[in-house]
Amino acid sequence: MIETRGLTKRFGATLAVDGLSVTVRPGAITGFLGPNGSGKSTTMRMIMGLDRPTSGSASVNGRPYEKLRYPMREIGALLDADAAHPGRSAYDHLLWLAQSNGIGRARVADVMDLVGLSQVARKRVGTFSFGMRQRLGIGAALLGDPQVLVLDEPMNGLDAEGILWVRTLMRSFAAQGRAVFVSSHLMSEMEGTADHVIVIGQGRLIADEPMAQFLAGHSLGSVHVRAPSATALRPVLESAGGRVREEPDGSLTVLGLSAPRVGDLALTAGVAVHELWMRSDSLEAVFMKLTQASVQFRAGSPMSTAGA
Ligand SMILES: Nc1ncnc2c1ncn2[C@@H]1O[C@H](COP(=O)(O)OP(=O)(O)OP(=O)(O)O)[C@@H](O)[C@H]1O
Repeated sequence: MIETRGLTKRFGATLAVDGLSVTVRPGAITGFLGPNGSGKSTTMRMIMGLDRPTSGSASVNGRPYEKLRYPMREIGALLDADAAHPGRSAYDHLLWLAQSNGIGRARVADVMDLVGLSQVARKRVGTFSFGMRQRLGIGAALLGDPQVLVLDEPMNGLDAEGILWVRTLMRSFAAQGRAVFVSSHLMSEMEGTADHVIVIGQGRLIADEPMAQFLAGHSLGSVHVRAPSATALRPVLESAGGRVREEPDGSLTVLGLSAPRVGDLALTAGVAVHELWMRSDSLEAVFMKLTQASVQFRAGSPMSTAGA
């Protein structure tokens, strides 16, 4: 379990993390989302004792990171894939970390195997691709077989097989009752993987709730309806206050009316309905809506550049 209480970090004039109080619970994957520069990495670094909070605190299993006797046995983290010395072999990198935490050689070999790097264990890290370094970083996080895993953008640089592997790893960790705290900008990945979501913007908490509740609660939602006489149904829905869009496949997307209301209106109008369901917004749509105000770095429109 990770707990932060009023966690705050200031870098000169920049308030990177602003009074963050959250709990990352065991038995779940907690997705940590926020626009670029919103303070996710800084929060994770403070949890791992790598940045000192300006005020507030972070604890791992009830104690600050510095007070953990063998930290890697309690919490493992991937924060920076380039943390390994380029001149060292992958095996030596993990062995060095293992020895600093009283972990035996057998575990190093097991982890090399687990992250799929056994065949290149003796090669220098400097010759690795970004994805291979990312795998090595995840290996380092797993070394101590910890109860808590902190992963900053773990899918970065991984191929399809690697992404599937990380997803499966996180799920099995959570299923074993461990805590997984993972930051990612891959919204569709997080939507399908995270059980809980913590969203920050400019260092401040925006949302902290189960994924399903987050999607349902912040989603405007729309109703999908397919009817053989869509042209007859459309004015009925519009006169009841619905905003209706006809899709290229002939189905209708309705905003402003619930699915039961659409069904009732169709029945009253004597229009047959073949498909009817409520569609929640995607995590990406909800995330964009909630974080609009706190986005610091916004790209210009490619159209305006082309047209200039
Ligand atoms: N060592 C540092 N010195 C000065 N400013 C820093 C330092 N580390 C982070 N910052 C600033 O703190 C803010 C938060 O940065 P952080 O890297 O935590 O954001 P992030 O949410 O992880 O971003 P991204 O999604 O782009 O990785 C940014 O404004 C960043 O420039």
